[in-house]
Amino acid sequence: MSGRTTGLTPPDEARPPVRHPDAPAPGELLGSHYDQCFGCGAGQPHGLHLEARAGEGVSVTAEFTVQPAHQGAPGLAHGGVLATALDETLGALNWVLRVIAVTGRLETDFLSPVPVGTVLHLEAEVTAVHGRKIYSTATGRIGGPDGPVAVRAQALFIEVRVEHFIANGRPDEINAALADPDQLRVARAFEVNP
Ligand SMILES: CCCCCCCCCCCCCCCC(=O)SCCNC(=O)CCNC(=O)[C@H](O)C(C)(C)COP(=O)(O)OP(=O)(O)OC[C@H]1O[C@@H](n2cnc3c(N)ncnc32)[C@H](O)[C@@H]1OP(=O)(O)O
Repeated sequence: MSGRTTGLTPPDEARPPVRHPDAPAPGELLGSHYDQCFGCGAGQPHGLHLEARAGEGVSVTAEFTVQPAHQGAPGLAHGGVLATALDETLGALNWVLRVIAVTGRLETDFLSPVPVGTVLHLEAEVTAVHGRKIYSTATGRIGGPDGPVAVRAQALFIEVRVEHFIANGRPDEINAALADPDQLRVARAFEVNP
């Protein structure tokens, strides 16, 4: 690792993000990057089941409904769950850039409580790219897509290769993923050659 900084401000040499020419069209449902993902996996019974769509430029939108299982205080969403929803939405930007990137740093502001049953309307966009570093922001609104911002985040994602998962993931799940044609299709959508 060279000269790590905890800053979320892009350096002067950073460039604007570029939407990949083969990115899904604005409005298109992105689907899940992994069926068992806690954020977006349809096969994950304990998960958030967040659904994201491509936006204009290098952006995405998503919706997540707070369930009783997501409580921290009585009737209110747990802050960690809301941070997960922001993280997952930011991760969905991978589809628009067509890279695989993981969260390096995530800074979250909680502006107002989010009751159970609320639909959280999320938006995320990449603001700058510098080498493997992807700078991004996200908001979560309540009461509708134009409602007040309840949570927001700034993030730094770091581009990785598929070897990152193969080297670090538990072998059972990695081998199952490598044997799954749907999972390989997703990896190809990120322009990865596993
Ligand atoms: C077979 C299966 C197929 C599967 C195909 C599909 C999979 C599709 C998965 C998508 C998933 C998304 C899901 C949601 C988002 C998560 O939840 S991702 C999960 C949570 N995140 C993690 O687990 C990441 C854990 N951390 C790491 O593995 C390593 O620290 C990283 C992030 C890969 C970086 O390590 P590294 O590659 O050795 O890079 P390193 O040289 O340390 O850093 C590179 C640069 O970033 C900077 N940097 C790194 N970390 C930080 C930091 N925390 N703060 C500030 N700067 C930092 C460094 O300073 C350096 O800057 P420069 O010197 O280049 O200016």
